[in-house]
Parts: sequence; C-alpha cells; structure tokens
Amino acid sequence: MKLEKDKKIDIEEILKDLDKYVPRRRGWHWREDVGKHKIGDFEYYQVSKPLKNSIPLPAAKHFGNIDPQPDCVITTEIASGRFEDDIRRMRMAAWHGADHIMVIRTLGQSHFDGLIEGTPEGVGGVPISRKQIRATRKALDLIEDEVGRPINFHSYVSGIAGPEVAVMFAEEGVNGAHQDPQYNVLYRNINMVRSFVDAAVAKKIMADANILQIDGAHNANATAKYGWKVMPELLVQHAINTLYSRKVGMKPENIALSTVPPNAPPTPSIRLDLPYAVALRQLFKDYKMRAQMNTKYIEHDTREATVTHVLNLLISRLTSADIQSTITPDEGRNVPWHYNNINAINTAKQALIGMDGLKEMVKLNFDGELGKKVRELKMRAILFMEEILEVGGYFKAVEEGFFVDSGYYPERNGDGIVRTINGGIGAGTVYKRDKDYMAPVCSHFGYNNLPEGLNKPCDLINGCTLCKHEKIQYIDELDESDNVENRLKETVEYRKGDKIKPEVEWAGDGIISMNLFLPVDERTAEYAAIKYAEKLGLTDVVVLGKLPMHPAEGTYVEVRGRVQFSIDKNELEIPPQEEILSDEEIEGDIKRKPMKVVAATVGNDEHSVGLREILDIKHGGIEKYGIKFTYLGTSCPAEKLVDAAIEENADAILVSTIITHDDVHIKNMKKIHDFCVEKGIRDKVILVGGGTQITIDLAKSVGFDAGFGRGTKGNQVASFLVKKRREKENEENN
Ligand SMILES: Cc1ncc(COP(=O)(O)O)c(/C=N/CC[C@H](N)C(=O)O)c1O
Repeated sequence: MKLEKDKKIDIEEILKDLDKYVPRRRGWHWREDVGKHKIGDFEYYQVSKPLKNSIPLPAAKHFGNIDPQPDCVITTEIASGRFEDDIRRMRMAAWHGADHIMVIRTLGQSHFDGLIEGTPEGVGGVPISRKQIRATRKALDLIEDEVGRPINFHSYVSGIAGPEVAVMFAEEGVNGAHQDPQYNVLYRNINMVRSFVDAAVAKKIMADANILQIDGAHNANATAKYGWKVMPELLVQHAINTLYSRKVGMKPENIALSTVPPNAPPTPSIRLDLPYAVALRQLFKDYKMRAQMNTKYIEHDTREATVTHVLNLLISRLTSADIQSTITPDEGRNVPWHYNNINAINTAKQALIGMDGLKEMVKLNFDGELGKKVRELKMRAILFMEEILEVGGYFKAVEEGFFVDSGYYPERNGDGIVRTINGGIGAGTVYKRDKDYMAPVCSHFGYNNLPEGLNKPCDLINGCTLCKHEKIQYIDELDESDNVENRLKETVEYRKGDKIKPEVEWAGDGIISMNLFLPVDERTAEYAAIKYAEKLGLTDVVVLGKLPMHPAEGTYVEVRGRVQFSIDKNELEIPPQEEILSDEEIEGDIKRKPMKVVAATVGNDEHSVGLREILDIKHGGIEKYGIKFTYLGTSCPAEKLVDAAIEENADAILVSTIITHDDVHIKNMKKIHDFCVEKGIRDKVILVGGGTQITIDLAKSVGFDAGFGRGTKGNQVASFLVKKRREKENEENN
C-alpha cells in the first residue's frame, strides 16, 4: 500500500491482515544531521534532511516555499480515544514536520494488571492494545514513506503491567516509551518495591529492543504547587532513573531526560528556567535531552500558551534539545484538536528554524547570575541526594515525603507525596526467585537458572516471541460492540462518502468554534456568547475562554458548539480553477502584440510590496513576460491613475489596495471603474484589482474584470491579462 497525497488514508485497508503485520524495524530514529546547509537563498546550521512531502510555514511562500527541518526530533501527542481518527491526525502532523508520535494511554491504564486486547474506545487517551499498536505502526510506515522520513511511535511503559507492556512494545516495534518507576510510585500509587523490580525487567526488555526511554521527572513540576521550587528535585529524579537504567544495561544514547522549563510569564521565566536547563545538561552530558513544552499554566488562551512555548524553545536553542516535544496550545481546554496539534508542531518548527544557529551569535554569560544559579541548583540537588542516603535510601525518603514537596530544597513545606513501602497497588506481590527458577526467554533481567551451553535462552522452546514474531498470539477483538469496526461504520459517510462535516478530533463530530467580541462585562458576555451560538443553531455550546478587554467596555469570548448538519459535496458550486498559461505562451503572446499597463496603490494607501512583486522582473512579475508598465507609486488618486491609462494608451490598469477600513478599498476600486466609464475607456481597458482582502467576487461586484488576493504571483496576473486580451480581440473580430 502506498499513500497518494490527494487521497485520504484508508483506515479499513489498514485494519486488514493485522494478524500478519510485522514491524519493519526496531529502535529509535534520529534525524540525519546535514551540517551547515543551504536551503533556498539561506544558510542553516541546525537542520536535518528535508522531507519529500510537507506543508511549509505560511510565510514560506515569500521565500521560495522552502520548508527547512530542524535538527531535533519533533514530537506530537495524539490520543483522542479513537486511534482510527488519530491516524489521520498523525498524517497531518507528519506533513507539518513531526517525526515522533506519542500516544497517551487511556485514563489510568497504569492500574490495569494486564494487557488490553482489541480496540475499545478510550477515555482521555487510547487503550494501548496490540491491535491498536499494529494498526498505528502500519499506518506510520505508510506515512513515513509519504513524507520521506522515519517516524518514531511512542507510548508508555508504566503501571502494574509494565513488564508485559514492555514485551508487547518490543514485539511490535514501538520505538520509544516513557519508563520511570518514580512515576508509578508518586503519581499512580503503585507499590515502590513492585515498581522498581518491574522497572528493571521492563528496562532490560526496552534496552534489548533498542527502545528509546523518556523519564518522568517533568511530572514533578507539573504536579508541584510551585513548579519553580522543585528544580533541585528534578535533577535528583533524573539521576535516580538514569543510573537505575544504566545499571540494568540501557545505553546512554537511549536514555532521554524529560525536561520542561518549570515557569511561564508573568514570572521572569527565562531567568528562572535557564539555570536549571544549563545545570541539567552539564550534569547529564552523556544523555539525550527531551525538551518538552510547559503544559502546567495553559488555560484557555491559546495565544498565551504559544508565547510560553516559544520561550521554552528559546531555552532549547540556548542549551540543547535532541527531541523537542510539543504541547497543543488548547490542551488546557479541550482534548487537543487536530489543528492545535499542528499549531504546536508549527510553533516548534518556526521558532527552532527562526533561532537556527543562535549560539553562533549569542553566548551564555556564566560570570553573573547564571553561573551562580547553576552552581546553586547543583549543590541543592547534591544535598538532596545526600539526605536521601542519610535517611536510609530512596524508599525511606519517599515514605518521608521528600518528593514533590513545594519547598525549595532544603526548605521543606511538608506537602510532599508520601507513599509507604508496604502500601500502594501491588504491595506484597514481589517474590524472590527460587534457586531453580528458569525462564527460557531472551531479554530477561536478573537471576535465571539456565542450563549450560545454550546459544540463546529461547532455544529451549524453539524461539521466544522476541526472536520469532510468528509465535505471538494475536487477538483481534474481545468486545463485539466496543470496537473500531463498529465505530468506522458510524463515520464512513464522512470519511469515504460525499458528506462533509466539521470535526476537531473525531470524524463527524461536528464541533466548530467561534470567537466574538461583545461590548459588555465578562459575565454578561459569557451568557450572550452562548445565546449567539445557540441562535446560530449550535448545540452542546461550551465557552472555551474569555478575555476581558476592559471590565466594562467589552470581552473577547471563544465558544465551541456542534453543528447539526453536514454538506453534500455535490451541492457545492466550486468555480473551475483558473488555468494559468505557461511562461512560453505568455511571452509568445506579448511578443505577438506588446502590452502596456499602468499600476498604482490607490487612495491613501502606502503599501507597495505586494504590487511590486506582481510588477518587477525580480520577483517573477509581469515585466518578466515583456509586459511594459508605468508604476505611479502609492497613495495614487483614482482619477490620476485613469488619466495615466489614457495618456499611455494602456491595455490594463492594475490597482493595489490593502487598507479596508470603512471599505475604502471597495470605494476606490468603484471610483476607478466609474472614471473609466465616464472617460469612455472602460471597454478598452482591462481592470484588475489586487490586495490581501481582494477576491474575484469582490472585484467583479465593483465592475472590475479580475481580483487577486494574498499570495498571488506575477504569472497568474500575466496569464489573466493575456487571456482577457484574447477574449476582447475575439469579441472585436466577431
Ligand atoms: C513517566 C511516565 N510514565 C507513564 C505515563 C503515563 O501513564 P498512564 O498511561 O498511566 O497515564 C506518563 C505520562 N506522562 C504524560 C506525558 C507527558 N505529556 C509528556 O509529554 O511526557 C509518564 O510521564
């Protein structure tokens, strides 16, 4: 199967023969570093191999549509509960530059004491099951071929079924996983002895399957009352999981430390977070850095979240990031929506590329506050570890509430997370292996009473599932109602039929959002906004966010709601795409019969860049095709432009107008049309309007022959002029 860019991915096709699917590779893919590299007109220092297919940033149209890819892996987290819908979003994400797809598991899967089978719908995440992983990995194989870059698939090895999940991930070619026993203990209240014993087993399996590990330190600043106060503890948590992982046999290059800058404005967040980011990288220089954006302070304002994320990216560029993970700016208010995953990826791509090579020009100054703070954080972390030893080790320290205390260590507020060594889920379930304990499987941690002379442990059973994929017992579905096949039947008309329905996370969910400004106080605005949405026919209306512009003058409100109808593609009247003549044909016609135009930005409008791009040879403007033009500059009165057209015996008038206040753009275009009629040249001259707010319909509504909007290129205008002149010549000849 191969994806075609003008066809949707066929989920039903993906689901076929999953029992035969074998992952194409094991292990993590780092982007190929291409060193200093020229892309378009520009030199880059921190980029990786470009993609075969991608969607560049909006502004790329001004720079030859280049789409430079940052040096680090970029993550997006997608887990709406329906993996079949998430697969489509993964494809969108890959086209925007993500090559690390993380799937959060259904709520509290850490408490499941076994593997889930089939494809039940999840809540706040996807039930990670073998079938769901195979379908997703199989889809990602197609998607990575389509964009031309391997994609890492990632989920979580935690909870009381941790080792089983690790085995399943190793069998199914999962490329990355979170694994940190401290997460079990602190955030899922799973017995600490069980957690660390399981972690050793799980890490061994991950190490042998070359699965990249991400730790869970970031959960401390996400959970702590004061994120900025747990920085010493974060260093300690990284140290514990890193050393434990090394002891089990993980390679340093497969150990990624998950680091989130703990603060956000209105704190002086760079001055607070940069020392921690530097200290971390100095202490753990042999390991990979997985920088993650901050999710803790995200509420409703996606703009605010995005700025915080750009500050997080500044930290990444001032220090280092091997993986840059992204958080959707709407995470504080929705189960992330399609376009907000993409927004987050683009925030990372745009900021990292914009700060390409920053350290060639900006050096960190360790002589002042930064150097002092870095040292102080390290000292606090070392004292923290010494005190752990003093009280009798990690388990004792957890029992004494050392962790996620909101004090700035050694300050203590006594509100740390306390767990007891004999408490929590799975307590008392760890048994010492008997002397004759023997497990005939590879990738086994710890004592194993294997017979002498074995080539591989699993030779005893003619191969284990890690060595012989065909030995895996694949279970398709366990629940005849809660499964992907039934869900797909509900949405087929929106995925494969002619029905179009808006969606934000699931096919056919019908959700849209709208933003409005209401000139009343916040509370009134909230209820008025709901009323507006309801009167527009939306149901399940929810206010996503409110931003007071002034206590009395007004409030900006965002609401979402569900539309009740779909649109049939066949009902749409889509005008035929304007066919653009080839350069040769345009040049040939101008050679046959020279053309002259007059052009200006009219009214009191000083914008000239757009029109110059359409005119000048340098930007591929109409001059390139031999069309002669007289440019009358900016703020040109309408009548002066028409008089110039008469004087020059011009074939066309090109009018640029950007400012739209009080519809001044429409008024000026109408004036030009009327002057042409008044002066008797309307039938002779072609009228073309252009500007960011100009559309062909708007132009025609004021008597123009054509209108060109944002992003128009010279060849489009030249092609139109040639075709229109031919039309007029034909009319004259008939
Ligand atoms: C070390 C660790 N283990 C397991 C889980 C997940 O555990 P459940 O499946 O029980 O929810 C997590 C979760 N972190 C959230 C991802 C975050 N948004 C991130 O980008 O890292 C974790 O950090």
